[in-house]
Amino acid sequence: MGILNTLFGNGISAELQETISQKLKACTDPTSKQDLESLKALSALQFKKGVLKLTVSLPYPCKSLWPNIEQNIKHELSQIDEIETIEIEFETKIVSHDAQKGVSPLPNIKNIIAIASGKGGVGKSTTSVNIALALQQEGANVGLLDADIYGPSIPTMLNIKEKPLSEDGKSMQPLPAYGLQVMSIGALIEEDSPMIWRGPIVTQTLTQLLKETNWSDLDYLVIDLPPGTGDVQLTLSQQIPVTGAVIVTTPQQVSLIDAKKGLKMFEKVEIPVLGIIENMSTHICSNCGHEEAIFGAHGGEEMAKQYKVDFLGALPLDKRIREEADQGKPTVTAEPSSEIAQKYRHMAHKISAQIGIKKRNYANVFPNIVIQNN
Ligand SMILES: Nc1ncnc2c1ncn2[C@@H]1O[C@H](COP(=O)(O)OP(=O)(O)OP(=O)(O)O)[C@@H](O)[C@H]1O
Repeated sequence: MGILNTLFGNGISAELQETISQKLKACTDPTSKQDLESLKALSALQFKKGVLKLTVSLPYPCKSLWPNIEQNIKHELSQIDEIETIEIEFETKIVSHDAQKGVSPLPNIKNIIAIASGKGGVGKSTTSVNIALALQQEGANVGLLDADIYGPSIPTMLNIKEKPLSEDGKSMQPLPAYGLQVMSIGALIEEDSPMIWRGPIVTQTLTQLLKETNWSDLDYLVIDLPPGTGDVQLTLSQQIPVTGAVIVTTPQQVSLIDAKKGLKMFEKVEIPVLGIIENMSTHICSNCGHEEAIFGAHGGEEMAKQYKVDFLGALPLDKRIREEADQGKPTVTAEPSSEIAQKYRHMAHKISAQIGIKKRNYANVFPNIVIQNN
């Protein structure tokens, strides 16, 4: 009967346990498609005088999916005669998962998601910001690091005007924006000053930004990487404990060629690619509503198939995405119930659910054991 067996209190017959267990097998998580028992998402189960109490702890943030899951569980369990009332509580339980071999996890950051693109200007920063906001809205504690050192645009997109404070002169407080903890090289320099840096300095600065920011108990840190697949990205990928990478591309060939190089780079450094996002997939005319694939159709989707990674979804080329990012209030926050925000949330679910079912990392759970020979 599996894990359910250990969750039941006393006074419940073996047959009823078996019936409940069978019914719960039909209740799946809509993102990972795994049943809740296999997902180890059932953390408390009690049955007393016709009342069944159940706690569902999901390993990824998905508050907007809870009503559907609840309805599904109630539908299944209400078919059992002995059960008169069903009480369900939900919680989000995000733990740290394995990063690439040989790189230790950072304190206060459970999981790092790197967002990369081969080419510049494909919408990587816009996607990073909206995905980070979607993860946060869905119940996670999220940080965002703008590592796009040559064109830091995240302070503009999140309307961050102030500079980070340092209480001890050594480390910096992250900047708050719509519930996110944010750090960006853009918050440290003047908006119009050019960044003419060489590789080693860039890498050093980024590692510093990451390690000297006082992140507070992050479930996810989303890193908006600089575009390209050069030495900088490679070094970063080897020094920072990345749980998984997401590749943003537009559907046209010139962008896809570089996106493929990015994917290969992550494979080389053993960072799992969580999937591909196709941005500016089609253009919908704001006058007549006509949809046109100006950059070609399904390029990202086909690339995902070719490399056997998840296709996380497609976003249209839509004026609102640009306008809202420029105004410092990205779409997920500006229009949370819009179809576009829903697409970003769906991508955030897919990314975080994949992380949620990965192998757990126990490095920050167990204390260091030191054997002293006195
Ligand atoms: N789906 C979209 N629809 C409309 N505009 C978009 C979309 N995605 C991004 N943009 C706009 O395209 C421009 C470039 O986007 P963004 O800065 O996110 O790209 P990037 O890949 O991070 O660029 P860089 O390589 O310079 O860092 C921005 O003005 C942004 O608002």
